[in-house]
Amino acid sequence: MSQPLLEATGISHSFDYLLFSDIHFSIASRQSAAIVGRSGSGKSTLLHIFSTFLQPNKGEVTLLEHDLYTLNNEEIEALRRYDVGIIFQFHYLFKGMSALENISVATMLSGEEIDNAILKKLQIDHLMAHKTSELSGGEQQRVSIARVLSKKPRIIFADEPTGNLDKETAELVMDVLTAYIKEHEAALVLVTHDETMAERCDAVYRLEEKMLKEVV
Ligand SMILES: Nc1ncnc2c1ncn2[C@@H]1O[C@H](COP(=O)(O)OP(=O)(O)OP(=O)(O)O)[C@@H](O)[C@H]1O
Repeated sequence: MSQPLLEATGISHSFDYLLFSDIHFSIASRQSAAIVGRSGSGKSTLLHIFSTFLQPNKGEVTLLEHDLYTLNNEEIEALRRYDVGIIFQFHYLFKGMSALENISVATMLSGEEIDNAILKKLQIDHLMAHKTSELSGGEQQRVSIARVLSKKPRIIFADEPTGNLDKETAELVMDVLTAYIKEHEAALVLVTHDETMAERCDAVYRLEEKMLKEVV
């Protein structure tokens, strides 16, 4: 098996109370993993820890060969800009700009070209001239996914990316994400409540009783 893109060891974290402890997780290129679990179990918190946004109380995260929480702000910023793709359920598009301008901001920062094939696959290529405020919620969500994929990340963290999409569009988004990681030797870590989406991943983990267990 190739070197993991992400490896987390002995992760524990508390806010007012202990959320989880001694979590171990790794993912290699071309692989997808879903994290499921009850509301409040700590899935999003774990994703934040894996993806540069939250230093855990205990444990180590190696992301793309960097010992994550020893990096300085500039190094973290570079990882986020070039290599790490973050998709949230609620996208953060610039409302006054067109869909194309929104995607161009990301590609300009990362030095990549806009990938028309991704726009076509997400069925938003005909919407590029529209202001994002004129698009439906599902269209805006797909623009935000295109924006993330266009910068060609090596690993994608997605928190409920299909949460507000109809089933057909959700399947389309999963098709695009799973094809992307195979084509670009990337990896996908997905947090979801949707068992159907979780089952489309190579591995499924459940966060419960403060532990992360692979679901057989
Ligand atoms: N920054 C924070 N400060 C204090 N408590 C927090 C913070 N972030 C999350 N929590 C608490 O940690 C717990 C886990 O939250 P988290 O969002 O990780 O759960 P989740 O499993 O993703 O939930 P859901 O499925 O509802 O999105 C919750 O009780 C939440 O209130």
